[in-house]
Amino acid sequence: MPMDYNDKKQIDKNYRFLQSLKYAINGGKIAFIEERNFRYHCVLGIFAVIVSIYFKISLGEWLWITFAIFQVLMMEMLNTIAENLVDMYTLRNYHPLGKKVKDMGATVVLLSSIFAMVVAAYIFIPKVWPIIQKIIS
Ligand SMILES: Nc1ncnc2c1ncn2[C@@H]1O[C@H](COP(=O)(O)OP(=O)(O)OP(=O)(O)O)[C@@H](O)[C@H]1O
Repeated sequence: MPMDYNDKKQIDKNYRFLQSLKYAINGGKIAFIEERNFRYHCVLGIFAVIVSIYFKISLGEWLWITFAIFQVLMMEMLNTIAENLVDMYTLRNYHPLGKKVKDMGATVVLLSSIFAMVVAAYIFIPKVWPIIQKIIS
């Protein structure tokens, strides 16, 4: 299992903020290294930020785009957590509930991606459409 087991094997509470932050960053690193979809969504998020800067979107539009990007990453992370819990519990053997959990986790990511695409369409189609019209006329 590709995972960092070099860390000291702590199972008690984190009492310092910096310690909690270190583990939170580590979780993100693991998701980025091990989960292809998480990496895709990071790249798409960066692309959305670049396009937003290019079109000089308004503050309100920035709030929607930021929300759309972060909710996709959070749902992707929750899906990964559910997948890992199923694998840990089933030891990668078939279980009907494991199938339910994994398939529903995938649905959560799909719904959050659709939401992000709708937000992007609302914001960018009116900005891109005049450019396309200019090109074809
Ligand atoms: N332990 C299990 N028991 C039953 N069905 C499983 C189990 N593990 C996986 N499956 C089924 O196989 C599908 C693919 O499993 P997998 O763990 O590769 O999920 P995935 O969503 O493709 O993962 P990733 O997001 O990492 O690509 C699941 O959606 C589920 O239908």
